[in-house]
Amino acid sequence: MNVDALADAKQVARREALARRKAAHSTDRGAGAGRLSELLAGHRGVPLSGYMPIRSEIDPRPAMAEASAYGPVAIPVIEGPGLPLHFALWEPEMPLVEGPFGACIPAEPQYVTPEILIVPLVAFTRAGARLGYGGGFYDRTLAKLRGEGAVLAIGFAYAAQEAEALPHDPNDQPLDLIVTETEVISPA
Ligand SMILES: Nc1nc2c(c(=O)[nH]1)N(C=O)[C@@H](CNc1ccc(C(=O)N[C@@H](CCC(=O)O)C(=O)O)cc1)CN2
Ligand SMILES: Nc1ncnc2c1ncn2[C@@H]1O[C@H](COP(=O)(O)OP(=O)(O)OP(=O)(O)O)[C@@H](O)[C@H]1O
Repeated sequence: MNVDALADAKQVARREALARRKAAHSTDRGAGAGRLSELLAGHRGVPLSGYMPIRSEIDPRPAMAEASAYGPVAIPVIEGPGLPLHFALWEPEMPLVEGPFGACIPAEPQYVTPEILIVPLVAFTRAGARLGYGGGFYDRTLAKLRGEGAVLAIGFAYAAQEAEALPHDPNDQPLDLIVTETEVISPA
């Protein structure tokens, strides 16, 4: 597939998955964060990044709050287009300001390097493929962190965001695990 056709295929997959995510969000009872907490309990004290949910993203904050009692928890900060994300320490109830694209960031960021990343997404496959909003931010960030040491990338999503297959390119970074409100998926 050429570059334009690939970008178009990603846009179509995004649009379809976002419609399913919105429907799942409207009936969400919070079961996903409980499952995420159980998984994270096996990694206590390891520096972790979560995210501040935007739009209809599944909310990881209850699991982040629990993890913050045992070790550092951070949230992503965009440094600029084409750059990897940085991660700033987060605690429940801390003062936040609105960052680029509407995701909140700490008012006074203190940067850390996470070893476990809870990764927001638009669509995923059981094989560990991920589609985001199209900025390439997590792809660049995971490529950099994986070049520096061991990282665990945990996709967090509604089960309805699963796709049979997704258009992919060489820059796409795979997920090591996927947690949904119904299961934990370990890509083969
Ligand atoms: N909660 C949350 N925080 C996050 C992310 C995320 O996906 N979720 N990010 C993960 O990277 C970064 C924000 N990245 C984003 C990049 C693009 C768009 C966005 O809205 N893009 C446009 C169109 C993009 C395109 O050209 O296709 C859009 O969707 O309308 C949103 C967030 C950092 N923080
Ligand atoms: N490691 C990288 N180096 C350079 N460019 C990259 C890298 N990773 C991704 N890109 C570029 O970023 C752009 C967006 O990528 P893609 O559509 O896969 O983003 P996404 O995974 O949906 O978004 P995000 O990771 O921000 O949630 C593409 O043009 C892609 O080639």
